[in-house]
Amino acid sequence: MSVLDLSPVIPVVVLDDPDRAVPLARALLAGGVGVLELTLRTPTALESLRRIAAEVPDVHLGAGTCVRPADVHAAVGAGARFVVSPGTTPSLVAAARDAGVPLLPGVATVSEALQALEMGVSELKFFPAEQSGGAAFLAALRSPLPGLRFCPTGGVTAANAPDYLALGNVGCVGGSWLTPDDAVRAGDFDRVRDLAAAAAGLRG
Ligand SMILES: O=C(O)C(=O)C[C@H](O)[C@H](O)COP(=O)(O)O
Repeated sequence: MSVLDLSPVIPVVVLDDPDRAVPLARALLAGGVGVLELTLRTPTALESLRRIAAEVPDVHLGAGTCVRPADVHAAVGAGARFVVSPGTTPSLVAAARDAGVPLLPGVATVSEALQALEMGVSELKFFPAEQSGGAAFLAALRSPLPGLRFCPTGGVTAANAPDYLALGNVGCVGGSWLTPDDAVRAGDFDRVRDLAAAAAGLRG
């Protein structure tokens, strides 16, 4: 199954403390969200990936902020089953193919989308979504580029997610709102579970 079809929302997670990783993944799962993208933005991100992969195998685990081929290999070595990048380069596409995992590479323009298509990638992250034209931009791509599907991410919230999810070329959206910093720091995983439950119900 495509990464875009796992859940209406892919939670984008920035985690400082690996001790929070497993309870956070379990809270998302308890809320009905069986996928998460853990960003490689913190020094302990690979450790958090390893713990989630080992202890919460039911969650479809991905790694975000992969900006170099080495990030892709490190993330997959730590247990990531898909990788996400804010942009699209031939070396990232090649690294994901070598590693045998799907890559959701970011694009923000029509030319970038066409370049991705030339590299054989037709499922893309639209990033940064709100700043790059939002749902209206993606709606305009539908007829000239019918073969492309998107996961808009960047500025997507519970309030504007339905506008994206209503589009025929959007598989899911990505966003950080399911795992607010203050809730994660306080260990308030009931709040994460409730936000996940609301997100899981956005379409379906
Ligand atoms: O880390 C990456 O690879 C990124 O591309 C950035 C994230 O997708 C955004 O940071 C989403 O964050 P929100 O806008 O708060 O939902």
